[in-house]
Order: sequence, then structure tokens, then C-alpha cells
Amino acid sequence: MNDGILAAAHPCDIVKGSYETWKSSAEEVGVVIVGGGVAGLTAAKTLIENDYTNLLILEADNRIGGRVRTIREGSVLVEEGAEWIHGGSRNPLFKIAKSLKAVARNRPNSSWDWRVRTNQGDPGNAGKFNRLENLIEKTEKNGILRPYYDDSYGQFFVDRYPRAYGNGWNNTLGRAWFHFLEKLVNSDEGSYDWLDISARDADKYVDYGTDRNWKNGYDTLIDYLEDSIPNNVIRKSTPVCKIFWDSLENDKVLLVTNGGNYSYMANFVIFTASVGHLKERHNQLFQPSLPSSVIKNLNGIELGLADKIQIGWSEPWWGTQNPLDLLILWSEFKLPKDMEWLYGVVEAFSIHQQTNVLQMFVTGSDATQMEELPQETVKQHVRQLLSEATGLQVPEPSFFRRSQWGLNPWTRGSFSSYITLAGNEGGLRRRKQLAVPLKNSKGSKVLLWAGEHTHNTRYSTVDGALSSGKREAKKLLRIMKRKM
Ligand SMILES: Cc1cc2nc3c(=O)[nH]c(=O)nc-3n(C[C@H](O)[C@H](O)[C@H](O)COP(=O)(O)OP(=O)(O)OC[C@H]3O[C@@H](n4cnc5c(N)ncnc54)[C@H](O)[C@@H]3O)c2cc1C
Repeated sequence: MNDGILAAAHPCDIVKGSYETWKSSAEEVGVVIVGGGVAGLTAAKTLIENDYTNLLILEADNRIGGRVRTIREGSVLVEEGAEWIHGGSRNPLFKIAKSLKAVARNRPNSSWDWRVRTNQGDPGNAGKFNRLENLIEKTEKNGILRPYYDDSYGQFFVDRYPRAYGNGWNNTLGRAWFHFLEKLVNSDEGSYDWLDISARDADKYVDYGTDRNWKNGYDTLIDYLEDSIPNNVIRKSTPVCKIFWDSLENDKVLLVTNGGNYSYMANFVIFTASVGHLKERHNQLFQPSLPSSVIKNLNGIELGLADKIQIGWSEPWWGTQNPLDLLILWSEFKLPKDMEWLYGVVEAFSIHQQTNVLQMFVTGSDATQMEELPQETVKQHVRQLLSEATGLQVPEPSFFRRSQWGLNPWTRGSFSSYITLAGNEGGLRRRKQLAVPLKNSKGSKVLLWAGEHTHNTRYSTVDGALSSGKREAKKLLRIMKRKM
């Protein structure tokens, strides 16, 4: 976990007022949904479709969508957060996208200008990449990770790498490919350290097949969800800073927002904020503190950090009109301290919407270092890397963005909430343990948990978030029915 990010100030650090004033001035509502990301919006849509309309979504940010965020600048469209629909017909999201005629056609493999270079521009052996891809794919096969259930996901790769790579695995290029593999796995998993991901947990993820893209941006989904929710249900710029969930007088939950300036009294809450936010804030957020079993589970899960860098030009400069996929092998590590985060960049590829825009992932502690640098510095570092790896002049870009999901106080991370080795040892085995409703001291279920991290098999995805929102809304409808 990144202590630097956790130590940063938070907008909810100062909350003014008292319980009595908040209680007496609170706005009454049936259900409050905390968070207007995919899970929160889907929970609201499900309640409304089942004729339950006495609800509010309280969203901290001045926009909805959470970790789905499409950016449009001039003719450029990029995704700061979620990008792919992971899989076809088994994925409920794919079905929605298909019904909206919003699935983009995948580029044929043959259209790519595919290059493998060391960071100094020497060519690398592309065949090695296929071997590493095969190794990653093997982990999706039944049973292969089983011997590692009490060990880490990364350990599987450490053990299997020499055989997968073949002769020379320990020479300069062999080590460069190993570094590549580690960064690739960390970027797939969004993890800080592949040696910290429980292999048992990694084995729970169910793969739904080929990735697809949205034709006109991921926010097509947000518009679709928002369409079924009346305007007055969504309150943006309304951060929930305190939740009094165990009232002695009744079964109601008091929520304090906007630094103590406004409050709500709800019968039920569906809480959908990221596990990064939860881990950082649960002590200040919940009054009384969450039960120790809940805190123990939170300590056993981590939200990884994966950032994107997007850099674009009016024309491609790499000598062809084809989309570029450049794999970068770090064969020497001699960068000055402030550039060391670049070791985390091992691939630069054209995004599906525009050939002229290249995207790079940077994860874990490399991402933390990148987030803290000025944007202009990041841009210069990236230009230098691209230029040295391709041996070409890289012109001044016309477009540049980098994400800062770790510094975002409402996420504190990006994707793949993963159960850690310590979490596995402590008995956290299934995400459904994170979705057990919070009961007050009278035994009433008053707060339900949704969000990608609570999905057993599709954690870290948009469809996982969507299904979790639906699941908790239905659970709540059953609870309300029993109470009537
Ligand atoms: C860089 C990146 C790439 C990704 N790529 C993919 C991909 O290709 N495919 C895929 O399927 N998934 C991808 N994901 C993951 C996907 O975006 C998430 O799993 C999903 O969007 C999570 O939705 P959610 O509703 O659970 O959480 P969130 O989207 O985090 O929504 C929670 C909401 O709660 C709000 N909030 C937080 N705290 C408070 C508070 N105290 N009070 C009020 N509101 C609060 C937040 O502002 C946010 O809007 C990616 C994510 C990132 C960051």
C-alpha cells in the first residue's frame, strides 16, 4: 500500500457540527446510495425499475461515472478509466453495449505495426513475447494455480519463467523480458507487487473472452444508466463524510455531507465507494467504528494503482500509417532518480479510436512517483523514452494527459482490488465476505455494500460493479419487503 498517498490530506478531514444539529436538520429519505459510479447508478436503476423511488444518490465528485471517465478534447477521445468490455455474450455489459449498437469493431491483428525494442533502441526477439503470453494464459486454466493457493500469484511466474523463456533466461535480455513480464502482470492486475497477490484469489477471476471497445466512449454506459434515473435523485458534489449507522433510538442511518453543512436521515444505505476510499477513511467515516470482522476483511484487500498516459500527434511519426504497438525491454537501469518511474512503462500502443494517440500504463509505486511529478516533466520523460526506444525524433505532441487515480481522494487507486497474501492467511477467501450487510445493535440490516471489489468472480471490472449494484438493490428490496 502506498503510504505517501494515504498520508495526503482529505476533503472530509474537517467536518463541522454536532450529531444533534445534524439529526434535527436532516433531510428524510428512504434509501441513500453513496457513490454515483457504475455500481451506484445500477443500484438506483434497479430500485426504480422495481417501483422504489424514494432514493438519493450522493456523489462526492462534480460528475458521475466514478472510474468510468471519457475525456474529449477537440477530435481526441480517450478513456481515463475503464476502456474495455472484458468478454462477449457472457458479459452483461456486452449485452447492453450490443443493444445500444455501441460495440466497436476490433482492429485485425495484421494491421498493427508491432515492434520490440530495448530502451536503447536495439531490436528484441518478438517470439519471446508469445511465450510470456502463453504463460499468462496458462494461469487461466483450471488447477494450475492450485499448488500456489497459499502463496502469491507472482511466485508462479518466478518459478515458471526460466522454463517458459528457455536458454538465456538469466542473461541481459532474459532479465529484461522478466522485468517486462512482471510489469505486464502488475498492469493487468493493477497491483503494487505481484508477490503480494494471493494466488487463490487470482484463480477466482472468471475470464469471459475477447475484449471489445465502446464505439463512442465508455460514457455511453453512464448515459444509458442515467437515462433511467430522474435528475433530482442524483446529488453531485455531495461527499458523505460521516455515517452514523447504529442509532440507539431507531433503525435509521444519519449521513453527514459537505463538511458538516448538510445531513440526511435514511432507512437504508447502499455504500459503493472504492475499497481504496474505504480503507483510507472507514475510521473517520463510520460512527461507531465498523465491526472488527469487517475491518479485518478490509485489511486483507488492496486496491491497486494503474495510471494511463496518453500522448497524441496530428500525424504518426513512426514511419507508417499503421497503429503502433511498441514493446519496451529495459536492458539497463541507469536513469536519474526522478525518471525511475519510466521503468514501469513497457508498452506504448495506439488507442482504438485514434492511431495517432499512444497510450501507456504505469502501475504500483512507479505510478505513485509519476503522479507526483508535474505534467510537463512526465511529458518530457515520455518523449525521451519513445525517442530512445524507436531511434526516431518524437515531435512535440498536440495532446497529452496522464491520470492520477492514486491522488484522487474518492478512489485512492484504480482497479483490481486484490486479496493479499496476508488477507488469504487471515481467512478472506471470497468477495462475498465483503458484501455481508451491516447490522445495527438491534439486529437490523441497515447498510449494504456494493462496488467492483465485492464481486466474487468479476472484481476489478465495470460489469462486476454493475452486477454488484443490481445484486445489492435486489437484496435491499427483499429486506424491505420482509420489514413491511
Ligand atoms: C485506469 C483504469 C482502467 C480500467 N480499465 C477497465 C477496463 O478496461 N474494463 C473494465 O471492465 N474495468 C476497468 N476498470 C475498472 C472499472 O473502471 C471499475 O471496476 C468500475 O468502474 C468500478 O465501479 P464502482 O461503481 O464499483 O466504483 P467507482 O467507479 O469508484 O464509483 C464509486 C463512486 O463513489 C464516489 N465516492 C467515493 N467516496 C464517496 C463519498 N464518501 N461520498 C460520496 N461519494 C463517494 C466516487 O466519486 C465514485 O463516483 C478500470 C479502472 C481504471 C481506473
